[in-house]
Amino acid sequence: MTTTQATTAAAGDTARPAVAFDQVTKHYGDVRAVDGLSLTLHPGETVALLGPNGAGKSTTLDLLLGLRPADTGTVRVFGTSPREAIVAGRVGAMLQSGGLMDEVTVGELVRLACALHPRPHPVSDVLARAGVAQIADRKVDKLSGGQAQRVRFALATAGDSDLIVLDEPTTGMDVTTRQAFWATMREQAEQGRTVLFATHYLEEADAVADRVLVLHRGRLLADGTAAEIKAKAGARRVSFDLEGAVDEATLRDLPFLTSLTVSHAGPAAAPGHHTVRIQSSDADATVHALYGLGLYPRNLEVAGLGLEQAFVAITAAEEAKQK
Ligand SMILES: Nc1ncnc2c1ncn2[C@@H]1O[C@H](COP(=O)(O)OP(=O)(O)OP(=O)(O)O)[C@@H](O)[C@H]1O
Repeated sequence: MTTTQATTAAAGDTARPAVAFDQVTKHYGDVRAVDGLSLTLHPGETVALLGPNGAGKSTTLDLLLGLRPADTGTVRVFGTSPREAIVAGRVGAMLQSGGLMDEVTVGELVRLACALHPRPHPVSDVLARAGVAQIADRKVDKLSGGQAQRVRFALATAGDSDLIVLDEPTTGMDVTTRQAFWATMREQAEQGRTVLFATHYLEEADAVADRVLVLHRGRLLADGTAAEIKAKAGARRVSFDLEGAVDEATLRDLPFLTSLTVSHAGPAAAPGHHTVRIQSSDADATVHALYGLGLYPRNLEVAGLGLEQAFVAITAAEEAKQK
């Protein structure tokens, strides 16, 4: 049984979805935290779950881990219930808070996690991979926030799980730890594991995920590669310099403009030098109109939105629609 599972994990188990949500709804009293959510994650994918505060990310992960029952709809993990998948050791999870026992050392906790996993990794490997070998003798309640996150990561990777679920995993980690963390996660993905992580760090999603899900009020607002999400936002960034008097009201009337900032360059710059940054839903038309005003933009640059700006644009558009 163990051998079969290990072989299946290595082969990626491509026939069956790693995760399948079908019309899942979850309420807390009057609050609809997850609203008819359907999604499928495929084995081997690294997926980022994005969404504003309260969008339902943690609830979605709780449902996926069987920590809360769905009100309606079904959640399947490798074709079984979340509980069965967890009991079989197919899922490793790193949740936002809690989960660490006080009064035990890091080493004891990791040893316990390894002992409980049906397909454990050697304890020393788990400690080393998570960068906590040097603090193995330290009591868990004496850890800094970043160290506690590393220990949670060690617990999530204590065994050979096929799906790793991470809720805001790098919160509290310093830059070096964060980079090491994602390098390790990439290795996990390269070995065929499915990785699902919720984050507010959009640059991480852009750099790490091969698929991005944007949740909003418990619904899936966007689902695609980071490039597709950026394209979906439609808008582009236009920046240029202007010399002389600048009438902001005239610029604000440019067609397809969605945002405008005009900054006056530092004291070293020539008087009357302005840098203009625009977001436009039709950059070609906006730039055409700019020339039509008789203005002469210098250093003109037109670029796509970053994932963060795309995320803000998509969620703001949805908020406006719902008002
Ligand atoms: N235990 C609970 N009891 C009542 N309401 C809850 C509970 N947990 C979450 N909620 C509500 O459900 C909604 C979704 O919350 P959830 O924590 O899933 O969002 P999130 O996207 O993870 O948010 P954040 O980015 O702030 O962590 C929110 O409106 C939240 O207030």
